[in-house]
Amino acid sequence: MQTPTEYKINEVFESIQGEGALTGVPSIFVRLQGCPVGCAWCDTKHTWTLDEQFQVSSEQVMAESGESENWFATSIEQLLNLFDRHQYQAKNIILTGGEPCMYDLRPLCKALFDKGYTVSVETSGTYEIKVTPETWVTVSPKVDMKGGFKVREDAILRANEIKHPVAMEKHIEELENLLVWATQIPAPLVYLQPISQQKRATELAVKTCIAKNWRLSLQTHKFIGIE
Ligand SMILES: C[S@@+](CC[C@H](N)C(=O)[O-])C[C@H]1O[C@@H](n2cnc3c(N)ncnc32)[C@H](O)[C@@H]1O
Ligand SMILES: Nc1nc2[nH]cc(C(=O)O)c2c(=O)[nH]1
Ligand code: SF4
Ligand SMILES: [Mg+2]
Repeated sequence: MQTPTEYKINEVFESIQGEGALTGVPSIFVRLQGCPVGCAWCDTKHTWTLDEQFQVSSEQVMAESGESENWFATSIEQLLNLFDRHQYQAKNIILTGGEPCMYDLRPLCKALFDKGYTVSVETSGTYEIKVTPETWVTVSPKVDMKGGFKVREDAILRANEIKHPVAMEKHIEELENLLVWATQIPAPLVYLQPISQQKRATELAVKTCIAKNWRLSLQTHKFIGIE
């Protein structure tokens, strides 16, 4: 018998999309465990490890508050049951991480669409993006990472939106170089997101968005203190 698809999950919670084009959309967040990319400023470093010593039950993960390296393994059916048990109301699912595209997300996206959800994925674009065609794809491109990780050309071409965290001029130059590839029609939306709400990063993002007619993405959930 074929093993059913299994996903490793750091947390599941219901909130409001705080970033990018879908800001404001009530969503169920599914944060997949594992990321080897290593961004110095990553705000979810607790999701990086896939060490089995941190594997616990879904009940334990759901009972935790705050950031934890603990994760649980789940089938799609168990995940849908968990949504029901928690009586989630949101109609949009955000698959994030960690790096969700370390996983083949197609069976999960399909099951979610069949249940009537819309689906978004947040990815660094460093892995092949295995999602269904209806899925909204946000690529937050990572360039020249230690360990050789970098955004793939096919990820830029699949992106519905590109959301680039910025703090320095070099981040703007990186993005300009990447957008040379972005020949798809319609072109992806382009957002700058200040790193860690820093004042200087925000000023740089505002100035550059105006000059280049790009959009500003603030991590609005952090400003209002929600998850
Ligand atoms: C935590 S990542 C998870 C998904 C995927 N690994 C990625 O990088 O897109 C979700 C989003 O948060 C952004 N992000 C992470 N840390 C940030 C920070 N300190 N300030 C601003 N954005 C950040 C990422 O670039 C990405 O757009
Ligand atoms: N409210 C809220 N919106 C988000 N958009 C992307 C997030 C992420 O961590 O991927 C995130 C998150 O963690 N919380
Ligand atoms: S790719 Fe995403 S999860 Fe991984 S380190 Fe970078 S921001 Fe964090
Ligand atoms: Mg976040």
